[in-house]
Amino acid sequence: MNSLSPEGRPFAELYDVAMHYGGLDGTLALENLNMTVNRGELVAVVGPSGCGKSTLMRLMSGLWLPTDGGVIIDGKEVDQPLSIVGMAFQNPTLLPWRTILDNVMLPLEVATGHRSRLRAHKAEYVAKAQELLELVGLGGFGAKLPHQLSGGMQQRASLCRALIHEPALLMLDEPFAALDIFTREDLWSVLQNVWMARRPTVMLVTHDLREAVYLADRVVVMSSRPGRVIAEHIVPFPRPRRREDTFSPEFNGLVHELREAIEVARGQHENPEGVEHAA
Ligand SMILES: Nc1ncnc2c1ncn2[C@@H]1O[C@H](COP(=O)(O)OP(=O)(O)OP(=O)(O)O)[C@@H](O)[C@H]1O
Repeated sequence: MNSLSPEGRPFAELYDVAMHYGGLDGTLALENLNMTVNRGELVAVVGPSGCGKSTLMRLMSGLWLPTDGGVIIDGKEVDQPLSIVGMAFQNPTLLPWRTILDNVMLPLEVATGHRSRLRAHKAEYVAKAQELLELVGLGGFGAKLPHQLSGGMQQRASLCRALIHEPALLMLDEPFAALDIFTREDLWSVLQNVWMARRPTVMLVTHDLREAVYLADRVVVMSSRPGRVIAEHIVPFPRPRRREDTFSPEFNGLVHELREAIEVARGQHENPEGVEHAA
C-alpha cells in the first residue's frame, strides 16, 4: 500500500512546472506540469519522444531548477541536487578500471554524508554491496571488471550502484532500453524484487509500454513538448507480477489503452485541455 508522508502530503509534488532550456526565449520543454507521487510508489512516465521525460527526472533530482512553478520532495522545495536520489540510465556507465564491487560502492565515496562512515565501517558497507549484488543475481561477480560481464549484468550492477546509499527516490531513465527483450524481462523481475524488498519511491521513464504496465503502480502519460501530464492509469494487477501475466487480456488491454493515450498525446494540440484520469 502506498502512503503519504507523515504530514499527510505526497512524497513528491510538482506544481505548475515550466522548464525552458537556454533562457526564457529558448526551448520550452515542460509547461504547466502538475503531478504527485506517493512514498514507496513505483510510477512509470511515458510519452512521445522529446516530450520532456528526462527533463522531468532532472528537475526531480535537483540537477536543474524549473523556470516556473516548483518541485517539493519529502516536504522540501528542491533547490539543489538531492542526496536522497539514486539514478540509473540506459547506459550503465560503470568505470572500466574498477571492479563491480568498487563500482557499486562509488556513490558512498562521492556522497559527503557517507564518506567518513565508509572509512570507519568499510566491512559493513562491503557486506551491503554484496547483499545487493546477490539480490540482483550477481553474487560472486563482485571481483570482476565490467568488460567481463554482459550488458544485462552490467545493468544489474548499475542498479546496485543506484541503490547502495539506500536512496528514498530511485530515478530510472530508460534503464533497460539497450537490452534484448529476454534480458529486459529478466531485469523487470529483478527490479520488482528490489522494489518489493526495499520500497524506494521509483520514477521510471520508459518507451516500452509493457515494461510500464509490468512494473508500475501508476503510469503517467505526458503530452508532446511542452510536456505536461495528460493521463494517468492505475495498474491494478497484484504483485509479484510474473512474465506469464503479460499475456493476459487485461494486461494487453491496459497496454493498448496506454498506446491510445500516447496517440492522443502526439495530437495534443487538438485536445489542449484534456486531462484524462482512468483506473
Ligand atoms: N540541455 C538541454 N539544452 C537544450 N535543450 C534541451 C536540453 N535537454 C533537453 N532539451 C530539449 O528539451 C526537450 C525535452 O527533452 P527531454 O530529453 O527531456 O525529452 P525526452 O522525453 O526525455 O526525450 P526522449 O523520449 O527522446 O528521450 C527536447 O526538445 C530537447 O531537445
